[in-house]
Amino acid sequence: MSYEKELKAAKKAASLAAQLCQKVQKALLQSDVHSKSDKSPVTVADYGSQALVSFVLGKELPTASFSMVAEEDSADLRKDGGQDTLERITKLINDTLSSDGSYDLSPLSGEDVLTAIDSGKSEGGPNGRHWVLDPIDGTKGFLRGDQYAIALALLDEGKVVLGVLACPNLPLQPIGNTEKHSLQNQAGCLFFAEVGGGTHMQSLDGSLSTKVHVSSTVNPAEASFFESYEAAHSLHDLSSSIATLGVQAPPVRIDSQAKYGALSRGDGAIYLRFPHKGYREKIWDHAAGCIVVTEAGGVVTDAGGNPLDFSKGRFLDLDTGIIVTNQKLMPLLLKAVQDALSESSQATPSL
Ligand SMILES: Nc1ncnc2c1ncn2[C@@H]1O[C@H](COP(=O)(O)O)[C@@H](O)[C@H]1OP(=O)(O)O
Ligand SMILES: [Mg+2]
Ligand SMILES: [Mg+2]
Ligand SMILES: [Mg+2]
Repeated sequence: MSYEKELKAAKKAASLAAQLCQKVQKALLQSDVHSKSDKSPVTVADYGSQALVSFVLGKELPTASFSMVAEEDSADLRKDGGQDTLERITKLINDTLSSDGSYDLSPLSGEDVLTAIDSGKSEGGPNGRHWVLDPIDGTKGFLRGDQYAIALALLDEGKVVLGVLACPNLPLQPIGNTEKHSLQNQAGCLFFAEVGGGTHMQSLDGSLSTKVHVSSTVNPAEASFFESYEAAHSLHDLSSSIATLGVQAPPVRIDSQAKYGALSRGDGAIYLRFPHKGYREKIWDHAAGCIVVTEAGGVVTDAGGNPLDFSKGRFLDLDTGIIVTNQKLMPLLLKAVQDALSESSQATPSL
């Protein structure tokens, strides 16, 4: 089955959301940032991106059975004091839609925006089609002025069949340890993949796309690896223990699913993610990244070596941690990870 229409709509939605987010990142105001009940940050751009993606998918693919599993909801915006923030979000969306000019419509109201945000409340699951959206993945990176991604995927009968990753601050050239890239004047990257069709990358300003492949290195000594910028998101000590494999380069620490994008084009060969105990991974944090890497020839598993299962609802039900690499390095890496995990659980039984 081809998902051509859906892929075209997803690319348009993610690109417009990236325009909205870049506008906010360039002029971020303290009043744009709020704290959610789990203490994580959320900004007008997270909400604006989610509403815009939902709106564009609805316009491009009119269907009676639209379902989306997305990170944000409108509860805080509906509370007392949320009105100013909602007005700011509504203006951002209307400005983005009117400068794009694709749709002939009257401006959206605050109520339209709340409804669009809440169309992401689906529970997903193994049956039917569900869009999966992280409107800003890596909000902490976004706030620092660093990497973030708009991550949109489609599930069909529990499997990820397409994914789009808009990474507005990721240069088209490879990133590594040595150079510190200026984020100014970069168009950013759009990665997209359809099941069986490979992974492509183009500039977010719409250049021709090129097919990308993961690194083919079989030598761990040559393999550089990615991990979270935030130590609170992934155990840095544990990933450093893969040094037993012979990996020599220091880790490249960047925020968000931009790591999956960079890996899909071979910037590095390994991505390791070991959240602290008790953290439950959400499907929107991995669905788009996972197909972008696997269609580029890579492998994504949990620490038990099992593929990620996106059919279980809003959460991923997995065995401690996520490992991403190429097919040849995976057996070695999996063994090194399992050895490191069992050593650290002997040293600190609470891990
Ligand atoms: N305590 C946490 N542990 C692990 N991941 C987290 C935690 N809090 C938020 N996240 C999510 O981890 C992802 C970013 O991780 P990283 O940049 O380290 O790869 C984001 O999806 C972020 O959510 P969000 O989408 O709200 O930014
Ligand atoms: Mg968040
Ligand atoms: Mg996220
Ligand atoms: Mg997010």
